[in-house]
Formats: sequence, C-alpha cells, structure tokens
Amino acid sequence: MTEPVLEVRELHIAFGALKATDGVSLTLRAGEIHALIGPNGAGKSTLIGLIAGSLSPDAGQVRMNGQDVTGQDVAARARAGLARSFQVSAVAPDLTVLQNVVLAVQGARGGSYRFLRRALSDRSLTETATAQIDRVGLAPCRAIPAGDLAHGQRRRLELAMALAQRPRAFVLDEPMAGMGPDGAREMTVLLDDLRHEAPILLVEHDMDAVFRLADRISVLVAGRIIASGTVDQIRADDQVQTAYLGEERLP
Ligand SMILES: Nc1ncnc2c1ncn2[C@@H]1O[C@H](COP(=O)(O)OP(=O)(O)OP(=O)(O)O)[C@@H](O)[C@H]1O
Repeated sequence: MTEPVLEVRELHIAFGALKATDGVSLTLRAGEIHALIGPNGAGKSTLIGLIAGSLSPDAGQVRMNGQDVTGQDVAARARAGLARSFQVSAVAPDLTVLQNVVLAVQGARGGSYRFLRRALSDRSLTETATAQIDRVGLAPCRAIPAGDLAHGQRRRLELAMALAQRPRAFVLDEPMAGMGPDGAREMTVLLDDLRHEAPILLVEHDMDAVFRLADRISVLVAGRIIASGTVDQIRADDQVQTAYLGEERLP
C-alpha cells in the first residue's frame, strides 16, 4: 500500500493531569475523507493542533508523505502542503476576494505579501487566483471585500486560499459550523470535489455531512480513538453509540 499522505503515530499530550491526546494513531490516504468525530472536550482541537504544529506532543510522531515533521512548526508544515482551515484564518476583510486569493497564491510561491499592487498586475498570479475562486463557486463575488461576504461565502474564500497553497492534505475544522441546511449541503458538494485535489481530515459535528462524505470515521473519546471504520461500521458500533452520544442514537 502507498505511504499515507498524513500519519500520526501514538501521539500523547497532557495538560497537567489531563491526557488530552492519549496514544492516538491515524492515517489519511490519497483521495479519501477521513472524519474525526467525538463529543465536546474529546480532544479533537488538541489533535488538530498537534497535526498542524501549533502544539508539540509529549510523545509520538506526525508524518507527512513519509517524512517525520514532528519537530517542524506550523509554517514549515504549511509549506510541506498541510492546509488547515477554518479556525485559523488569514482573510483580510478590507481586501476583495480576488486580492485575498492573489496574496495567497503569491505567498505560496514564496513571494512577499507586501506588494499587492505589483501582484495584481501579474497575470499568472491573477489567473491562478481566478481559477481557484471559480472552483469554489465565488466567481460573482471576486470584486467584493471579504468583510462583506456572507458566512458561507467566507468559508469558500478560505478554501480558495487553501487551494492556492497547492495542498497535499486538508485539515478542516468544522466547515459546516454556522451554516444553514442549504449552505451545509453546498459545502458538502464542494468538499466531495476537493478530496480529489487533496485528501481531507474532517472534524465536524454535522453528522449528516460526516455520514455523506466520510470514507472512514474515527471516534475520539477522552483523548483516545475508541473506534475507526466505515460509516456502516461506526453506525453499527454499540460502544460508539453509548460512549459518543449516550442516550441519543447516531442518525
Ligand atoms: N491549553 C490547554 N490547557 C489545559 N487544558 C486544555 C487545553 N486545551 C484543551 N484542554 C482540555 O483538553 C480537553 C480536550 O479539549 P479539546 O478542545 O481538544 O476538545 P474538542 O474535542 O475539540 O472539544 P469541542 O468539540 O468542544 O471543540 C478538554 O478537557 C479541554 O478542557
């Protein structure tokens, strides 16, 4: 089998006596959406922080494309192709959609962020940016300041900016949060398409979206993965039903 795009091995981190990540291992393979679910406080954000590099583990490894990146910071992992949205956002509200994405493309090519006017006159930058904007369905909004976008449009902008980095893997933190049913459905369609660009580790509370999108689901409870499998396997898992939702049933 080919090397996973992203792999974590036996990650541990404790905050005082609390083991927030307690021996977590998982993989993300080309073309797949791997959903990470779990109740509030299970350790999902902590695990994402460890994967993205904003937290350092007490033990264990994070690997990208077969390389150990555990010692690398957030910027180095981003340069290696890890695109993390949405809790960390670099959107400039006063700049238009196009300007924001042009800057993201320029940044990904190693250019300076300071010379916006020069960047906007560079056709290769604007053409690449325009293609990403079209890809996420924001073409009608190209000239609108990012600060004026509706919530769902802003999420699309963030994805266009992530795409500009030519990601090898997406780590998406609650992309459906704050969206109405229509917005969530549209985002589901978009993510289903983006998985072909780069595989997606998806942290999401919207179970309809998770069950529609995920090839695999891992269930995190109290810092440990208690089950990992296909949608059908997770739905049928009594331990998951009990530990994850208590009295409620997964849909
Ligand atoms: N910096 C920190 N210092 C101390 N405790 C922390 C810290 N960060 C997280 N925790 C604790 O670690 C546990 C896991 O938190 P985390 O935010 O990772 O969970 P989560 O699954 O993302 O929750 P939610 O779904 O509510 O966002 C919680 O008990 C939380 O209070």
